[in-house]
Amino acid sequence: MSPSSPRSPQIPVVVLAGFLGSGKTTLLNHLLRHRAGNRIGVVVNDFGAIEIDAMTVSGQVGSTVSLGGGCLCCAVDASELDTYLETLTRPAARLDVIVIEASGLAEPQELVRMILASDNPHIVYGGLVEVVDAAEFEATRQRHPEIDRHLAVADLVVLNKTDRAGDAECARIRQAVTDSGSTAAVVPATYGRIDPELLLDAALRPDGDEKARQLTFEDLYLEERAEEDGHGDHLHTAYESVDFASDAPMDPRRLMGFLDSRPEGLYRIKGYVGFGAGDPDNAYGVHAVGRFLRFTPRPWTRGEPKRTHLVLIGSGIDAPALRKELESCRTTEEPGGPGTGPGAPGVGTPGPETPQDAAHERAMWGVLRYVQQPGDDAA
Ligand SMILES: Nc1nc2c(ncn2[C@@H]2O[C@H](COP(=O)(O)OP(=O)(O)OP(=O)(O)O)[C@@H](O)[C@H]2O)c(=O)[nH]1
Repeated sequence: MSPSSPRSPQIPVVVLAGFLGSGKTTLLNHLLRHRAGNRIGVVVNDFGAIEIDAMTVSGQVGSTVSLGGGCLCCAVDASELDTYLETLTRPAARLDVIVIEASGLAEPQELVRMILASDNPHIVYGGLVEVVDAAEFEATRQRHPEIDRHLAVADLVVLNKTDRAGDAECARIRQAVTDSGSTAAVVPATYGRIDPELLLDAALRPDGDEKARQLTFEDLYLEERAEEDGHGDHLHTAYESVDFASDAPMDPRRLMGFLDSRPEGLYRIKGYVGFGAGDPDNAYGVHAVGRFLRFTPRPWTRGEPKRTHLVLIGSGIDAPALRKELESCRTTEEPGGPGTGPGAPGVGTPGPETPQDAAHERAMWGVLRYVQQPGDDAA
């Protein structure tokens, strides 16, 4: 909403969807950083018991809520969502828009349906934004042709990660969007850096000429009837997740061995890693999408437990075996143990001072190869 627009009595609720790792959280964080005075409420729907996305979304205090522990589209009833929407729509929150970040495995139509069916008088459905990973699109579409259906119902398609895809690839995706019957605007982006107005405009699109692009409850009802096996073809039915948490630091070499040999079906890994003496000062955000891997270090905050939290999502994966492998990547080192003194290796810290520090630093080399370069993910 532009600051001059009259305040709507109903708060638009935008659904932000997109396949695993397409860049939804990145886009959301961009939006929150460039909200130009708008107050944005966020509902994060994560897949897996550890609420990694809730940790990575830098929301405004008191206006971010998280629906952890599963896929919202399969919630038996929508009451949990309704409770959150009730909290976010109370007058004191003074929100201009609410964004629901769907889990990467959610069926966006289901979320839209829930919003349309909500009897909260303070909200209005604000549109569906579908984020697409330009680099992984073809591979994703082969595995999940239902992506076309998501594109078909989107109001805005964000063609993200254009830095990793060529012009020809991007043109093919645009064609796929058109072929899906979608008339949605397609906006290319890197790191989700779209003009926030685009999303807020989508939220505020009046129910007039554009009506044809908006899903109506009836459309959804008819579509549901048409789907013979209801929830059966949801993206995540074939997916499993593994939650891993450890207070003991991870051994950098062993963890890299694990990541380098991760099985094909393990499509997504996200979370934070503590490397103990390897880098006592920083938590390493980890993101793997397909074969792509990246670490993003950030300093531990004061009093924050130096825990490793990971969520692994894949299909055809052997969850107990993966957990066991991760367990064997832990060090026996005490948290806050050796190497925590000055001179311990880390990002942007001085070089090693003792042979032990040097050994820790060498152990981190494999990790540092995947550390994001400054500017890669700038706002
Ligand atoms: N190269 C490149 N990487 C990007 C871009 N946008 C996001 N990423 C990276 O892609 C990874 C996944 O991004 P997220 O924003 O966490 O994706 P997501 O859709 O929220 O992921 P899920 O929660 O698993 O569904 C992160 O490492 C991001 O830094 C981009 O435009 N280019």
